[in-house]
This record gives sequence, C-alpha cells and structure tokens, in this order.
Amino acid sequence: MSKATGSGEFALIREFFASGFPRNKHTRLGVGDDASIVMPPAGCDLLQSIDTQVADVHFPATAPAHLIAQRALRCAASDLAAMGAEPQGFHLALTLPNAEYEWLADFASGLRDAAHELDLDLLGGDTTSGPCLVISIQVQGWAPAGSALTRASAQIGDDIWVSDTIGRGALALPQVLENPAQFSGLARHYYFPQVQTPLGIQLRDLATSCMDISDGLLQDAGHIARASGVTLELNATAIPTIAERTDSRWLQCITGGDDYQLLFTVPAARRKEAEALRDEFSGIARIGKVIAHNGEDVLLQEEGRPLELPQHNGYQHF
Ligand SMILES: Nc1ncnc2c1ncn2[C@@H]1O[C@H](COP(=O)(O)OP(=O)(O)O)[C@@H](O)[C@H]1O
Ligand SMILES: Cc1ncc(C[n+]2csc(CCOP(=O)(O)OP(=O)(O)O)c2C)c(N)n1
Ligand SMILES: [Mg+2]
Repeated sequence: MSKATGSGEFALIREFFASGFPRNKHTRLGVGDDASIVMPPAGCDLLQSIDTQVADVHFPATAPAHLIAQRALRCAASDLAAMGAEPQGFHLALTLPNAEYEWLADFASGLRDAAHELDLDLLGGDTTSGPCLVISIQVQGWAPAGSALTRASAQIGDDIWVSDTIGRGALALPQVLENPAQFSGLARHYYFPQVQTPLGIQLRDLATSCMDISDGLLQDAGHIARASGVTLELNATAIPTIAERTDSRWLQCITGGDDYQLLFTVPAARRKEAEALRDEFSGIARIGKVIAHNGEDVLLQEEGRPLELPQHNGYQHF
C-alpha cells in the first residue's frame, strides 16, 4: 500500500486536511497554525463538544474509511443539534496505526462530504501514530445568547417527544459487524445517522429540554430526568421503534443506542405547536410525560401498567 506523497506527518496534513472543506465566514484562521481563530457573531453563545470514536468500539476497524469518517463527524455534530446550535466548525484529532495513502484519501473524502452536508469547517487538529485508529472530533457552533437547549429544564407536566424511529442503529449492529462494507438498509443509519440540526434549531423556542440519544433511549432519558430533577414516564406502545413491541428485539431498540435522534420535552399547553412540526419532521412522536420525581428517574408504562425496566438500559463503556 502506498504512503502519503512527500513524507511524514506534515505532508499528510497538507494533502488530506488543508483544503476542500467548507469555509465558514466566521473562521479567521483554520488549519496550519498553532490554534484556529474564530470570531463568533455578536449576541451569540458559543457551544462546544467533543466525542471520541475508537476502532472496534464505535465502528468496525475494517469498515470503509469514508464510512468511518461520515459516522464520526455525524455523531459528533449530533451533540450540537441536540442543543439547537447552528454548526460552525470542528477540530479533528487522528491517531493512526499507519499512514496508507488510499485509506487516508478515502477517509478525507468521506469527511469532506459530511462536512459540506453539515456545514462544518475543518479548523485544525492533531495527527499522531498509535496502536489503533482513534478519531476525536471537537465540534462547535452557536445559538442566540441564552437560547440553547439543555438537559436541565424539563418541567412537570411536559410532553416527551422523540424526533423519529428508535432502534435502527442498534438493529443494524449485527449486520454491520458481519459485513462492515455494506451500507444499505439499516446499516445506512449506522454509518449515516441523520443529524437533526434543523429540528434542534426550531426547538430552541419550543422545547424545555433536549438531548440526542447515543447510548439508548432508556438510559439517556435518565440523563434528562436527573438533570431536571423529575421523572420521565414513557409509554411503551407510543415509542416509534423499528422492531414492533411484540418483536423480541424491541428491548434492544430502546436500550441499544446509536440512534442520534433527539429526545425532547415540550409544555403540554404547546402540544399543537409540536404536532405542527410534523409538516417538516414527519417522524416526530409523543412518547410520554414528565411527572414529579417519584424515586425512579424513568418509568416505562404500557396501557397504564408499569413495565419492569431491564438491568441493562443503555451502552456504558465501563
Ligand atoms: N473526560 C472528561 N472530562 C470532562 N468532562 C467530560 C469527560 N467525559 C465526559 N465529560 C462530560 O460529561 C458529560 C456526559 O458525557 P457524554 O455521555 O459523553 O455526553 P454526550 O453523550 O453528549 O457525548 C458531557 O457534558 C461531557 O462533556
Ligand atoms: C463496532 C461497534 N460495536 C458496538 C457499538 C455500540 N456502541 C458503541 S459506543 C456506543 C454509545 C455511544 O458512544 P459514546 O462514546 O458513549 O458516545 P457519546 O454518548 O459520548 O456521544 C454504542 C451504542 C458500535 N457503535 N459499534
Ligand atoms: Mg460524549
């Protein structure tokens, strides 16, 4: 396999990461110096987040490089969408076991495609050798001061909503592990999770809390509950899942993670406004209500009766 032209780390950065990315008008200085310089618009809050993806933990090491890149940037950008941010740019820290030209060219092409679709300028990064492929992506964007959505202000009486079908990523996983190069059907959702940026921006003026579901609906619902000091009561049959309630894989859907859908709360008095979002976001579904904290962070109900929560309610690294 050929190596990057020229030699070493700097030739590799010049060749693959110095150009071809969307240029955001607020970027004063991007790739090439000790730090990037970005001038946020007046009256906006800067939102920043970082996520790491590790080979054979977050994606199969043998997956095509452009799919690995697409997935890594989309998963990172999802955190901005969850808070209602307008995307601006990202930093990329790459640890590579080797520098194969074809692999890097394919990775950079997937990254550029995703960056253009998501409107994220590559601002800089870091490239090192290491024993396995690790991709860390810091993303940033902004929102009018004070308008960003958080996990912490769900109110008793709010409706609970999800942006679309839950469980696609979880049910894709066995297929993806079996054949990492295939990206049709469910595997498409695994490699190309839909980043809900337009919905997040619209929710700034409607939702009381919001987050993206990366680890599993049940576990992530617990994060809003704890941050807001309330209980989230979910209606099992109202959750739009890719496997039906009677299917043995239903539990995997609500605990498996890799959804990157938004979970959000809206005051019941504004339910009609939330329903009207269906014109643009046809998949949104009302799945429960926020109640006063009653000892449990999350309750799962079916036809008024409580369902026992599984021991394993989402992905945890340790
Ligand atoms: N090593 C760390 N140092 C500081 N903060 C961290 C670290 N790891 C995670 N966090 C913070 O803990 C919170 C939960 O992390 P995580 O579950 O990874 O969030 P997300 O699902 O949004 O990526 C986030 O606010 C994140 O910034
Ligand atoms: C090859 C492979 N095995 C297992 C999984 C399942 N998985 C790994 S990490 C994870 C949760 C999301 O990752 P995390 O690092 O917790 O992301 P964050 O919550 O910080 O956004 C899931 C569902 C996967 N995506 N790919
Ligand atoms: Mg994280």
